[in-house]
Amino acid sequence: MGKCAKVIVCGMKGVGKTSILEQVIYGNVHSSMQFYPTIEDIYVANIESDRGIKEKVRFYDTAGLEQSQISTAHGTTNQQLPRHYLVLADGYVLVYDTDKPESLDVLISLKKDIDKNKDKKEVITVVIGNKTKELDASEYDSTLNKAVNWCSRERIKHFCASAMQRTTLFESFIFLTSKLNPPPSKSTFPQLSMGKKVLSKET
Ligand SMILES: Nc1nc2c(ncn2[C@@H]2O[C@H](COP(=O)(O)OP(=O)(O)OP(=O)(O)O)[C@@H](O)[C@H]2O)c(=O)[nH]1
Repeated sequence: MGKCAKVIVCGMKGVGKTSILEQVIYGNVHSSMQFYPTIEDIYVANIESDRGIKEKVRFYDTAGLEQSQISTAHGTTNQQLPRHYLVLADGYVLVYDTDKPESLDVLISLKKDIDKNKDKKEVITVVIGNKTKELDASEYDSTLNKAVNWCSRERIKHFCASAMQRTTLFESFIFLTSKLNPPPSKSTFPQLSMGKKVLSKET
């Protein structure tokens, strides 16, 4: 059986996590649809990587986080995912709403918590800014700019998409799938020869 990478989809409440997953996997979401708040759902998708190989990915759609301000000793905010996700995650899709600056703040503290707890395991993270409203560039610019700058400092890839437009989601999910399934590295051992070795007899 092939490897199935596990990806946690998380972010603030109501930013469009379920809509994004339903849209990218089934393509059945439109703006008049209402989703109930998620407790937890699991989706298994076959996604073609940029090498043209279909890879299986298991997505965990998580309950949206409240925008809570928990003060720590260092005066920072602290967003916490249920701990079992941190153990099983091979990757994360962090979602914010470009129209809600506070949803980006939630991601910033969430990422700190993920980094603190990921141990030495390498995880692949992407950020999706969900454009829930068609705004003037200037209206969502500051949140979007802040997100892009934060992502470049954190060395994570930022994508701007809309849960209502399926094709805008493909790039992020193909990128994630490709990173989760890198090409096998070349062996450092010398190639084993299949030919017969002819030993010359010592005379
Ligand atoms: N117009 C528009 N509405 C959206 C978009 N994305 C999500 N919505 C709506 O926003 C509401 C919440 O979306 P969900 O996908 O349930 O958000 P969620 O992050 O999974 O929510 P929780 O599970 O409560 O955390 C739904 O009514 C969606 O139809 C979008 O890009 N455009």
